[in-house]
Amino acid sequence: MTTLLEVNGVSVTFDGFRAINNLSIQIGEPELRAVIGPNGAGKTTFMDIITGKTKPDEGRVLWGDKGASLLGMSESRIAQEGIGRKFQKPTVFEAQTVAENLGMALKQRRGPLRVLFGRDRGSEAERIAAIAAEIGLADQLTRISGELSHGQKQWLEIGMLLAQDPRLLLVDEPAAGMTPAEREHTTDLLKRAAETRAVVVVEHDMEFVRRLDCKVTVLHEGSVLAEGSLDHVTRDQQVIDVYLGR
Ligand SMILES: Nc1ncnc2c1ncn2[C@@H]1O[C@H](COP(=O)(O)OP(=O)(O)OP(=O)(O)O)[C@@H](O)[C@H]1O
Repeated sequence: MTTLLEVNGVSVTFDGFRAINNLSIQIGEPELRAVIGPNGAGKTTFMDIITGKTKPDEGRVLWGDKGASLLGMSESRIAQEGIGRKFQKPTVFEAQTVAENLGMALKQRRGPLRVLFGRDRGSEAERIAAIAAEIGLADQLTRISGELSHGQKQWLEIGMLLAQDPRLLLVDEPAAGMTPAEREHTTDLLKRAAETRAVVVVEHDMEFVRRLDCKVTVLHEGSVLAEGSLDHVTRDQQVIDVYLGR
């Protein structure tokens, strides 16, 4: 596993309040990583820094094989670099079918070189079918997306992001509002997606995090409080004090 993203000594201050405080995190490629922590720990701001929405006051954010700085890049340039983000609320085009949503996402995929050299050969219909199978919606291609269940909409949106072939996928609270069966499917989907790319999941649901079975980073007051396996971090007394034992 090589390092794909290196956040180093980053701080962000909002109106004098230090929301991110000398934060350092490395994400590998491929890797599945869970980020947990109490409300206000800085999880959303951490993702905002990576996507370029929030620019830090200090520190470095290095990306890719050459360690390019993300800090000088616009949000759209960062997306072009292959960083996709899934917000908590699904934002699929409700009036379009599942296939049409995936087709639109495929048209937005990154750079021509990827097509020439790469992973996404095959006709558009084949690609749509492959992604639909991957997200468990192969039998729903002609459904109007607005009719899907909440969980299915979330999977469709993850599929739309996968269609753009990200190297890093940021996912915000995917389990929220899902049934237990939907959660299980979502864990499988994210684990599979992380076999070939980096996937960072922010999640409060500890059972869901346990099923992801990956390295966990615990944030608190804008810094890393603990990092390692879920068993390791849940045994950490500081983590128990500020997060688990509340
Ligand atoms: N634009 C902003 N202006 C002022 N303060 C902000 C802004 N964005 C975030 N903060 C503050 O920064 C801190 C970190 O917020 P952030 O949303 O990143 O935490 P979080 O870990 O995502 O929390 P939650 O689990 O509740 O979503 C909080 O104290 C929040 O109030």
